[in-house]
Amino acid sequence: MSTVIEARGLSKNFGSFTAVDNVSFTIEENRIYGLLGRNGAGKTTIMQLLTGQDFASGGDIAVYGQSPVENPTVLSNVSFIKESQKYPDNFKAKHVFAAAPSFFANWSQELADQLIVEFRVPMGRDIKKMSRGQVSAVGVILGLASRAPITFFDEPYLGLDAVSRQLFYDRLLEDFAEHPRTVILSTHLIDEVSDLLEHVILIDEGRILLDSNAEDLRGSASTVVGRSVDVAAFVDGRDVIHRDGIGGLSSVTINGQLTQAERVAAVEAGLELVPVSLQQLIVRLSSLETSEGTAK
Ligand SMILES: Nc1ncnc2c1ncn2[C@@H]1O[C@H](COP(=O)(O)OP(=O)(O)OP(=O)(O)O)[C@@H](O)[C@H]1O
Repeated sequence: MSTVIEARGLSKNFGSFTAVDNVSFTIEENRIYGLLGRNGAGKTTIMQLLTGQDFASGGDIAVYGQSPVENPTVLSNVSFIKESQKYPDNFKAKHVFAAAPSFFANWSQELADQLIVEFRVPMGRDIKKMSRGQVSAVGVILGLASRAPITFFDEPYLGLDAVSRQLFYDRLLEDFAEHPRTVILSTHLIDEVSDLLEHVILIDEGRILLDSNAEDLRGSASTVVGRSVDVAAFVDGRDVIHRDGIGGLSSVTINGQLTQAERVAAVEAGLELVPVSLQQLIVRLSSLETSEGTAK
């Protein structure tokens, strides 16, 4: 597997505020990445730096081994779909799709035509007059039909209803299977995309909190529920990421895989082990960081 993006010591300051703080990571070819994190974590800023739309304050970015800034070779391989996409005044959807082939070398008109019908895009309506979900659908279609070797989706589906979001996930997976490419998806709907993601990068306050294969994360944490004294004995010495309790009962989330013997021991101690979803794990890790940060 080859590396398509490498960021080393990447930083971005806005005045005295540090939005991206010395982050390093790599993006491998033909995988689907989730760039996750709370509001203001720095996800959009990182995407803007990787796509050459903004200058870094420090560090290096290599996309196919080159800086993305004002680099037509790099940019012709990248599509960046964002919620806040601006279109020229008086542009209708049909104008956007007529212009798209000249921007994207791998553009699939066939896929675009299919998606325009499936997402019910009103082609003759001014973009300015379209609903928020319809504008999002235009972006999603551009991103999918571009078949760009590296596609960034920055929360692409604000306003899209559940049916359209599912359509997006389904078509993304189908087209990805036939035309593998690198996809970097930023989203808050972690449960919805959980099965789609192959790798997760979790950002918090401009830093990387987690950079891990999604498969390793699934089942990597468990919540232990039972009598407080038994739970306390079981989790002793483990990496505890969350504690809840009421009366004599506790619910404690621990990070790290459990062996079969440990699972048996838990059951024998009258404890229940509840798997932690990717979304719960992300929430736990992000809030853990906040409470530790506050305590400092
Ligand atoms: N041009 C700017 N000037 C000053 N601060 C900025 C600027 N752009 C972004 N920021 C700040 O940098 C931080 C990171 O913003 P960014 O948009 O990257 O977050 P995000 O992770 O994409 O958040 P969200 O999930 O809410 O979209 C935020 O605190 C934001 O207020």
